[in-house]
Amino acid sequence: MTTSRTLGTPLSPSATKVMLLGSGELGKEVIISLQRLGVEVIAVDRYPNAPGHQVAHRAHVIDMTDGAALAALIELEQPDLVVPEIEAIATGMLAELEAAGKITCIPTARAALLTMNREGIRRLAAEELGLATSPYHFASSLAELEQGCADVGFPCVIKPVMSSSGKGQSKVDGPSEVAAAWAYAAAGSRVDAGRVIVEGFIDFDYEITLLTVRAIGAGGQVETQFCEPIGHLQVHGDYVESWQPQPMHPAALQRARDIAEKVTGNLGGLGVFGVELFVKDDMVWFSEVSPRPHDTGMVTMSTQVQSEFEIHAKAVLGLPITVAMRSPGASAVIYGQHDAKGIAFEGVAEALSVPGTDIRLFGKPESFTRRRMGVALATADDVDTARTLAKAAAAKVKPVVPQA
Ligand SMILES: Nc1ncnc2c1ncn2[C@@H]1O[C@H](COP(=O)(O)OP(=O)(O)OP(=O)(O)O)[C@@H](O)[C@H]1O
Ligand SMILES: NCC(=O)N[C@@H]1O[C@H](COP(=O)([O-])[O-])[C@@H](O)[C@H]1O
Ligand SMILES: [Mg+2]
Repeated sequence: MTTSRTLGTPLSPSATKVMLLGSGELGKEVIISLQRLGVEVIAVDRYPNAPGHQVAHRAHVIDMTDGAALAALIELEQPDLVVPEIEAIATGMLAELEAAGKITCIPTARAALLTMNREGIRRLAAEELGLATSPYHFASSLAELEQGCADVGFPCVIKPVMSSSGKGQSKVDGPSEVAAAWAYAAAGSRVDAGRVIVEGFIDFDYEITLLTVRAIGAGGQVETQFCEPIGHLQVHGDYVESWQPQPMHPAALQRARDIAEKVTGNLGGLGVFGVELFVKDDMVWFSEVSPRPHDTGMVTMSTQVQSEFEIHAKAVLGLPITVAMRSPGASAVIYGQHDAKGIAFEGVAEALSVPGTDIRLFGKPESFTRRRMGVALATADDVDTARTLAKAAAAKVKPVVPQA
């Protein structure tokens, strides 16, 4: 039914049913967009009351890395589309179910499988598609890692093969730091695969996410469209600020689009992809790709006519989309700042008094010091002003622990 344009009535036999695997802040917004089209949404995550659970028709809590549990839930719910929202899922089971004709996975089960593990997507990009990437090695022991670091040279970046948002990632400046990075990667992996990647450090001028959309066009065929590039700033491998559009040398922009088209064309299917690229002058390196909306793309909630979430929802249903911009803008992350359940947010009115801003609070039941709990958005005539406004608004929101 991927390309069907017929939508049903939720909670009735005609319902168009979509299951989100992962229901964090990104899934929550996709769900809201699906809800607006009268789609019946089933939200799944590893813990209760995840952001997307709170806006779906039904919520389930399972270990999504458990293939049998995942298959049983899919059998129970019979979704028309299965939409992975995080990396840590039993993607091998999704591939089996897709091969058996039992599910349609977004964009494809192969895309989810390859991008779940850095080894899959990196070998595809560098070794099969011939794209420029940082030099890299994979290692399954400290000794292999030490050899890999020596090969790619220092500084280098060490990451678990299965992780996201910078978890378990460290920059290493010399051989004496490698053992600590190995231990940190083992502790920070979302799924401990006991394997890491070491990448040579790319001294880029700036980095972008190129949101790339595969959607059915007017002629009934899949067409690839590119949103304006999103610039972003990362701290400890996690995004803290993003803005759109990022000005680019025309040759670099063309290279970026060529890379994005090659990768997303190979992965196939329908929907939004976040293609992460490093840029220096007119050189462009492929870093990785999310076959789903991207955290840095939250800025599109203020900058684009349709956010990346609305685009994803429409594209996967086989509907036409637009990548048009409305205004330059920026986003700034609001971290939890406390390790506590049920925190509260002061300063929301002050934040919203900053001109041109808006905020999203995700409603995560538990806060951690560096857990992303919300985001401030801003629009302005230029990106620099928008960044200043978004940061000012984010800084006014004060997470607090309510007294019992
Ligand atoms: N080889 C590299 N050279 C320079 N900087 C790097 C390199 N690898 C990663 N980084 C920096 O760390 C950030 C996070 O890396 P990466 O995207 O691989 O991690 P991640 O855990 O998958 O994060 P996310 O899930 O947010 O995409 C990059 O956006 C970049 O700023
Ligand atoms: N870079 C990937 C990314 O931003 N993923 C987003 O973060 C959520 C997990 O947040 P949590 O770790 O706070 O539960 C995921 O569910 C997704 O929405
Ligand atoms: Mg990344």
